[in-house]
Amino acid sequence: MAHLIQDVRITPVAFRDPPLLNTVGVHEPFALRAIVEVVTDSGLYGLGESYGDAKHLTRLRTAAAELTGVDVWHTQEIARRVRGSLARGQDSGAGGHGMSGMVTGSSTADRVLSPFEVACLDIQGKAIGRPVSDLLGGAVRDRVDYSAYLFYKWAGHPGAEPDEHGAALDPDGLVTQARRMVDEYGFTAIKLKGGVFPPDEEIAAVQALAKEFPDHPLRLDPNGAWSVATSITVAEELDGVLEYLEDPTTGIAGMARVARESPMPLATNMAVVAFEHLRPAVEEDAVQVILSDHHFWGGLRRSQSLANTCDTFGLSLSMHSNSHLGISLAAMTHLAAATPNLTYACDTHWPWKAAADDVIVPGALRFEGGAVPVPTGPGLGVELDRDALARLHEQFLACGITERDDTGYYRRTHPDFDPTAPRW
Ligand SMILES: O=C([O-])[C@@H](O)[C@@H](O)[C@H](O)[C@@H](O)C(=O)[O-]
Ligand SMILES: [Mg+2]
Repeated sequence: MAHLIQDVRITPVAFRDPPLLNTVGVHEPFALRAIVEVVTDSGLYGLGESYGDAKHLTRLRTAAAELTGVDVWHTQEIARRVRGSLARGQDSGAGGHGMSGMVTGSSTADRVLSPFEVACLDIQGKAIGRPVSDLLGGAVRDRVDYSAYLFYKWAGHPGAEPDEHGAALDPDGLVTQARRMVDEYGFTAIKLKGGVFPPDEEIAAVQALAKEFPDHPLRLDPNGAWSVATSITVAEELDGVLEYLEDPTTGIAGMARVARESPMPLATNMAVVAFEHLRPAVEEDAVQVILSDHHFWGGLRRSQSLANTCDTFGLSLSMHSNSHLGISLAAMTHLAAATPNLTYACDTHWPWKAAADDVIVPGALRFEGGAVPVPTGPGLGVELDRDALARLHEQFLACGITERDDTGYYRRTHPDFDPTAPRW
């Protein structure tokens, strides 16, 4: 039976975010997302979640206007219409990628397509009474491991009271943060967002974490903040301590130079972010682990194409995250469950979000032993909480943020801050 798209609603929302530091600045008090609802003539609805930056919202709305009448089973046609909408708008593809000042060359069309594809898969699953993981080939694991994602952070936003997480500006602060996160969620792997302090301080922090958590695989990700020479020095210092080093420097050529000397695998969600980057990365042996992310790789099925390509060329697979809500966590979990070679614990910003700040009906997703059990109900297995959606939309309108701008926010208190890479 056909399920024809009758309506597509796009609702920007904002949720509270702590002052998490990264190499381009600090998170603002609110993170933005776009909630996509696809409604069919058969009375079903499907959900997608994406970036909430103004340019991206415009692209989502332009594409959404072209999807009426398409059968949700025809995701190729949806992809064709999304590409057409961008081409007709003569969109340069610049901006709106929700990653602040991070280098990104991901495909605009894939970023726009992703939430519509996820929403269509949600509807397909609901139509036949099967979980999205079944549409992706079936879950090969019934729970998906995530890592504890540590950030250096201020005690609170400037001018506000300290938040419940407290400050983390040195090794002791990070060990305390990790202990709380591991105790609360049961995580069995730990990632530190670096690129904030000089490399020696971050090496000391990783060593402190290794001492406190000897059985937890560790990762460090400075988002390309280091030169090739600095990257090699850090890699040598952390030999035997890190399971992988993520984006020490920028670009495929730079990563290739580091990879030749690095004792541990290099991972990336910055140098290889679109299909066109795979060939040069493989030819130069620049990276050993790709962090997939369905939000910019074009949805769940294109992420599985990425997984197959990685398998073919002997690359390993992990998963990247930005600040996100429950629809994304559900989609990430179905994808990871149905991707056999996604064997690393996935990233998630989830612990940084207040439990009350979400658009899904509570209870569908939970962490047990650092993992999320894969939802088994039809579709994504999560339902929209319309009151919560309205509340987070009001928050979006009131917060005054329309583009993620970690650098601009940091400069309010540190006017001379220069995030140009390499910083060290
Ligand atoms: O949330 C952040 O500040 C992260 O730095 C994020 O923007 C990155 O995209 C990401 O987590 C990463 O792994 O590079
Ligand atoms: Mg990264």
